[in-house]
Amino acid sequence: MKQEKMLSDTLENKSIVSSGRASQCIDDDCLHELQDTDTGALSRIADAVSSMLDGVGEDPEREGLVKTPERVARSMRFLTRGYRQDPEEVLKKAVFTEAYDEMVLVRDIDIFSMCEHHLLPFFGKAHVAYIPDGKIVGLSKIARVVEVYARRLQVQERLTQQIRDAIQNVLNPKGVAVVIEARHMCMVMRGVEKLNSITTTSAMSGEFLASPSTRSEFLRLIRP
Ligand SMILES: Nc1nc2c(ncn2[C@@H]2O[C@H](COP(=O)(O)OP(=O)(O)OP(=O)(O)O)[C@@H](O)[C@H]2O)c(=O)[nH]1
Ligand SMILES: [Zn+2]
Repeated sequence: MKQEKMLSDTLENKSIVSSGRASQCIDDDCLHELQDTDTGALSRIADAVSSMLDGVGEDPEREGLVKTPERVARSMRFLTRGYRQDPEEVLKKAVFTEAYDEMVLVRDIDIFSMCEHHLLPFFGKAHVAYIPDGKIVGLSKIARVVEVYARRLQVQERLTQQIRDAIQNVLNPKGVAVVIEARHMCMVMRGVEKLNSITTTSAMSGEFLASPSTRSEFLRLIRP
């Protein structure tokens, strides 16, 4: 298959050293995308992109577009790399026993995701809080778990709940609260074309549901 041949040529030209699933590339700026060695998946996406270029009335063979299917394939696999990561495993890497039992809040976590309806980006901020019950988690792991779920095809509501559920399952804390504020490009650059609309979703558990004062404290802390 043509795209498959192009992909394997690229892998050779970029000095990829393959060792099992992971590979190393000498070019730092392309490291993330080129670490993906699933040439079958890459070539299926690339073939679809060629058809898409044809479908929009372009010539997939013209100079500027010749490598586009391969670039889009790598980009798309990068933007959906969360399917190949286990969020609960990510969290479990840094769980510590600690008596702290007040709210822990990581706010303003940047998110970039893609809506499953139009494959267009939505992006914004996530705010994640929990109240420990004997166990805390490394702070970066909260941002990482957000990242794992965001890097899939999503609806904002599910993304919000999945983050809550992963933290709840792994830490079993007294409560978890997640708020996401995002702009959906499918509502901005097409469709209803509302440039300034922002969607807010929330998912809570435990004390954040049971105690209005805990919920208010959280909402006050995430106010801009
Ligand atoms: N609930 C929810 N809807 C979303 C999200 N992302 C995109 N959508 C919506 O998904 C819906 C799909 O509606 P359809 O009528 O099937 O698609 P469409 O004809 O492209 O709709 P328009 O965007 O209104 O032009 C649209 O209303 C989008 O705004 C999301 O994260 N959550
Ligand atoms: Zn959409």
